[in-house]
Amino acid sequence: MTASYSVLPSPGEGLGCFSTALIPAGTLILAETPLFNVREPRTNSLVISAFSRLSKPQQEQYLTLHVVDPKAEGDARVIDIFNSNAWQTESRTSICPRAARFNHSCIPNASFAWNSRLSQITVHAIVAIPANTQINLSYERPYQTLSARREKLSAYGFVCSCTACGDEAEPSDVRRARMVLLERRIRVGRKQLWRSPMPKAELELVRLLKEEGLVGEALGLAYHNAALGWQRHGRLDLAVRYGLKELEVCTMCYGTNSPYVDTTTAFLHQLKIELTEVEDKLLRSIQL
Ligand SMILES: C[S@@+](CC[C@H](N)C(=O)[O-])C[C@H]1O[C@@H](n2cnc3c(N)ncnc32)[C@H](O)[C@@H]1O
Repeated sequence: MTASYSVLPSPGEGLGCFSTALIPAGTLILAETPLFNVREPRTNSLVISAFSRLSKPQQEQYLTLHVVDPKAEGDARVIDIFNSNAWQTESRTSICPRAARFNHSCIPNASFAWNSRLSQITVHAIVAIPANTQINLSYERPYQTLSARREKLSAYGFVCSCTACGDEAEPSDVRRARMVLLERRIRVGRKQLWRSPMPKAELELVRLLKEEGLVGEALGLAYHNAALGWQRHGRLDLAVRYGLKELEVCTMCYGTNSPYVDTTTAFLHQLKIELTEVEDKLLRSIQL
């Protein structure tokens, strides 16, 4: 894999990752094995003891990472670096020194994932990223209003100035507040076992995510819920259509070798089998 980006200073953000050429959507930008990780729920002593087991050069590499409080020393510095650079990797939290150089945007152009098959983190482009453009990941869940995101991001010691937090803050916040509601409604609705009406909330969420420019993992999950909604409604043709869209987004975010893509492919396969069964039944009833 050739590196398609350089680590350069980014005004007001420390270092950041910038594309050196056009990166098409779905491109694997980085695959990295963690330097170390600790299980969750973690404690400071778990982090300190994992750090102490690293070799001297590895410790030196770790200590070059960004620190929120530059005055922090010794164990406090090790913890500060961990808290501002580590990524959640399923049941553990991992330090990946190269992935730790990506800055945040509430409308990211790349997606971070843990690939358990490779035991590596991956970063994929989720839109076409032009040359000389900063590659951003999202440190936070998308279904949060501006004030909620601001509070969470303050732990990293910065105030985000992406378009969702700046120029477009007002319409964005209206959309995100609605997304919070819809996501909750969908989660409750999924527990219903009976045949349900059209998946209106699921389709509205898909529309809002696209309007907001959130075309990664959250959109994949929204397509999944829309597929489930159409399945419960008895429209398997539409369920298959949304299942296909989910697979497209998942492949772009996680790569073809991800176990998540296997799960999505199996889900789509099941929907197609159900659709074929319904169509066969219909055909037989017409022929009788
Ligand atoms: C994981 S590090 C990212 C790389 C870091 N900029 C560096 O120089 O190594 C996280 C830190 O980067 C900075 N950062 C990340 N995203 C930012 C943003 N959108 N605006 C300002 N600072 C940001 C914050 O200081 C944050 O604590």
